[in-house]
Amino acid sequence: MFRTQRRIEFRDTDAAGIAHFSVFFPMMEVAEHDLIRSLGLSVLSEATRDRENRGGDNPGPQVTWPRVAATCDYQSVARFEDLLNIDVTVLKLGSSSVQYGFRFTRSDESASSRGGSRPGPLDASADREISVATGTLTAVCCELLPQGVLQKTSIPESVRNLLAKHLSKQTFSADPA
Ligand SMILES: CC(C)(COP(=O)(O)OP(=O)(O)OC[C@H]1O[C@@H](n2cnc3c(N)ncnc32)[C@H](O)[C@@H]1OP(=O)(O)O)[C@@H](O)C(=O)NCCC(=O)NCCSC(=O)c1cc(O)c2ccccc2c1O
Repeated sequence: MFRTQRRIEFRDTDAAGIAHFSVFFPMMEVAEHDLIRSLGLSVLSEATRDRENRGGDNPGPQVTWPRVAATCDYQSVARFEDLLNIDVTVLKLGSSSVQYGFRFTRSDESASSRGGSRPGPLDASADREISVATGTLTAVCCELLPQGVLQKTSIPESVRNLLAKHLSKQTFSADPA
């Protein structure tokens, strides 16, 4: 299981003072990018970056990963300054597609930083994690053809093998675990 963290910023909150539902999508995207970098891969393939930097003179295949589906279910609120844990797994590795699963949690400690007393070292609640949201993103491995046309292609074997390390059967449903 890969874990990264994001803090809820002031701009992420709505008039009710809670994190807006939409902010979970960019957080999932960034968490996925963190996972990809942790595997030693680039979020944007070298060939794609070269083409953008050098005006299209790179002959290699331009591989990119557009998203075809995104879901999120919300179990409890997150507020300004809450530090969220984001667990990322690979739920499904298809021929061209990869579905990532995300679980957002916060600890009771983040709640105490809003004014309550900090939990002591023997306080069991310090380790307790509260489920905030669960979600999925599905990306498809594509070649970027001239004029920006996307054409699905098989996930390269080297990438598949790295992503397979994070395959998990864990379900990411709306039901609190
Ligand atoms: C991407 C497409 C060109 C694919 O079209 P095609 O017709 O070839 O697709 P298929 O129907 O055959 O499906 C291929 C593959 O995907 C699975 N799949 C399709 N739809 C879904 C779905 N709704 N839910 C789950 N899975 C789905 C299907 O089962 C197949 O799986 P296999 O494994 O069996 O092959 C075409 O769909 C297209 O052009 N879509 C629009 C894409 C788009 O504009 N997306 C939004 C912007 S992309 C983006 O935001 C983005 C974000 C990033 O963070 C990136 C990071 C790095 C690189 C790129 C990024 C990026 O583009």
